[in-house]
Amino acid sequence: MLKLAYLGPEGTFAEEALRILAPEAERLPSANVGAALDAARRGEADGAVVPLENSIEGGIATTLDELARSEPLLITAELLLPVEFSLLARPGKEIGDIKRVISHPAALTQCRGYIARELPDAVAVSAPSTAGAAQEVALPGSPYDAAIAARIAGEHYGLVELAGGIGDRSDTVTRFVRLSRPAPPPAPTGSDRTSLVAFLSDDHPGALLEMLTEFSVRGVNLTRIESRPTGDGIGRYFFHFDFEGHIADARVGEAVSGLHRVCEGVRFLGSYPRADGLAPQIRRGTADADFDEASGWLARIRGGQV
Ligand SMILES: O=C(O)C(=O)Cc1ccccc1
Repeated sequence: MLKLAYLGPEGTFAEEALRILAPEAERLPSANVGAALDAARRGEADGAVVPLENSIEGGIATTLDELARSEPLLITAELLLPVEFSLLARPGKEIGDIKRVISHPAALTQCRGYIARELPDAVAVSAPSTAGAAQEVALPGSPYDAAIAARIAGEHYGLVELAGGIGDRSDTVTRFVRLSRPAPPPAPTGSDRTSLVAFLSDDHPGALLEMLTEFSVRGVNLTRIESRPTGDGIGRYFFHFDFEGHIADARVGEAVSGLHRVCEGVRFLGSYPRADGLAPQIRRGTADADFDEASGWLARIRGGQV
């Protein structure tokens, strides 16, 4: 039976994402994003489901850095999950009692306005996951008074909901990805996204523009670009790119090989169906047929047919 690791414990948004992405899979909860990915790498699970970015805070740094630096894994699917946060405490507590609140950093950021307004004196502490925070608060003698997590996590760990819908925006969406060990990507669907990480060869004027040009001249539309520090000092960065299309598409393949030529290194992170089902607008001269026709023409002129 297919087994997938996820950011646990039970009751995380990652679990909700996994249940939608692979309802039939056996679920292996992991203590944090790194542990879920390691379970997939080591073969304890067939893959993993982890959050990649959300619509307020942007990229989930641990996921982005793990995918860029640790043993390679491939993204095979994505899911956009609307998330809603609740303030959860042990029975008997009231909002006025909350002095220490705990949650995943992405949840704390997305509830920043609520915390500032309703819990101005509370200290906010990070946990590896929202449900992990709820589990911690439920422990007798826990130093934390409340957790921010999904309502269902509160039900699971015997907490009461002091407030619901406490996110600063009601339309927050988190993008989750399913990963597997390296393998050929899923077949193109016509509505696909490709992800990769590119490392600069050296720091020089226009280095980022050189990378962007590889996409631009082939009509490849970017959907996300994010810089992350390499860890080698202030001012040293690598870049995450998401873009429309599949590695099997000529324009995408050409852009990715172009990047490989101008960068120190490129790590392919996968081509997979887009959750929103949108199809790319193919610009004039960048369809597969155009690339085929052009390489046929080049072969002919090289063969002397001018
Ligand atoms: O901690 C969780 O439940 C997660 O799945 C990570 C997360 C945290 C906050 C918003 C979306 C996802």
